[in-house]
Amino acid sequence: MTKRIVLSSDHADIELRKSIAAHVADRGYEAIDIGPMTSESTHYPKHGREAAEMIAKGDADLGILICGTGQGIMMSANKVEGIRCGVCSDVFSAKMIRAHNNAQMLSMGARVIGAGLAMEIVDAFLDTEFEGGRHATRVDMIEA
Ligand SMILES: O=C(CO)[C@H](O)[C@H](O)COP(=O)(O)O
Repeated sequence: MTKRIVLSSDHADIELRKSIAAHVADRGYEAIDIGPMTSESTHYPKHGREAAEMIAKGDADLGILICGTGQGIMMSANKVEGIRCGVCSDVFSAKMIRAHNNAQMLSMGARVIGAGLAMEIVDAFLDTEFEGGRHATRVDMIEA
């Protein structure tokens, strides 16, 4: 089945989010871009929660979030039960949040990294599978 990727952001860079959504769709995923669609100032907790809840409800498989630093929207997503979201500014961390932490969500800071690196980080996140084993024990501990 085609993996569904939910994308959301605040006003920090909606164009980056739209570019990532197009990139994800080009790669054959179903991109579910839940906005916002204008650059009017908004509140990242709402957008992080909305995207995370879609995953928690089974309406999306993975998620990508953008705010200025990636931090606030990540914190908001992680308040939703069962959601594991990490902020990444490098490719290695993007691989590891999938391989070791089984994160369903990636967050990035549009005021921290450029669009080129953001796309590489997205690819690393999407291309890496959870390794399970000892890491599953630890992820279970987070959930407990
Ligand atoms: O990075 C963020 C949260 O972690 C926000 O994007 C940032 O705080 C928004 O700031 P402003 O309202 O000044 O554009």
